[in-house]
Amino acid sequence: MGSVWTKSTQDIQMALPKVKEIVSSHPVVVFSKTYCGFCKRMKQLFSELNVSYKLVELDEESDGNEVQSALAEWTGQRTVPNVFIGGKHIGGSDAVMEKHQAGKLVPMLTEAGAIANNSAQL
Ligand SMILES: N[C@@H](CCC(=O)N[C@@H](CS)C(=O)NCC(=O)O)C(=O)O
Repeated sequence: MGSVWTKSTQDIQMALPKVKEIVSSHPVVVFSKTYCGFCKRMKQLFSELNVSYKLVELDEESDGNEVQSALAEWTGQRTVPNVFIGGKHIGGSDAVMEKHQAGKLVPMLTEAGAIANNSAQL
């Protein structure tokens, strides 16, 4: 029997392909936690922009801790929200808001096929 640490490392290595599969099969993915205020703001923004996105609430997944560690290993970011657009890692709410304020978010979302039309003004 391996140690707790060995098992944990193996679980993270198993979570990584799963995370990559989720990211590559959806135009937009938000890894989130239900109680996280930054995540709530992100979900609210995407809802206002009529974005179709895949939401993964890490605190509701049995392997949420492993997925979070796999994300940290892959992207260097452990915090939520952790946002991907068009398979590309964007970052957390600060990074997304920065893109939005620069007028770059809606075009990115549209190009990724996550917004049906360009009418969103927010
Ligand atoms: N400034 C960060 C804020 C993100 C943040 O601090 N998230 C908290 C939850 S509200 C977090 O992930 N804490 C570590 C954890 O929950 O494991 C961003 O741009 O996304």
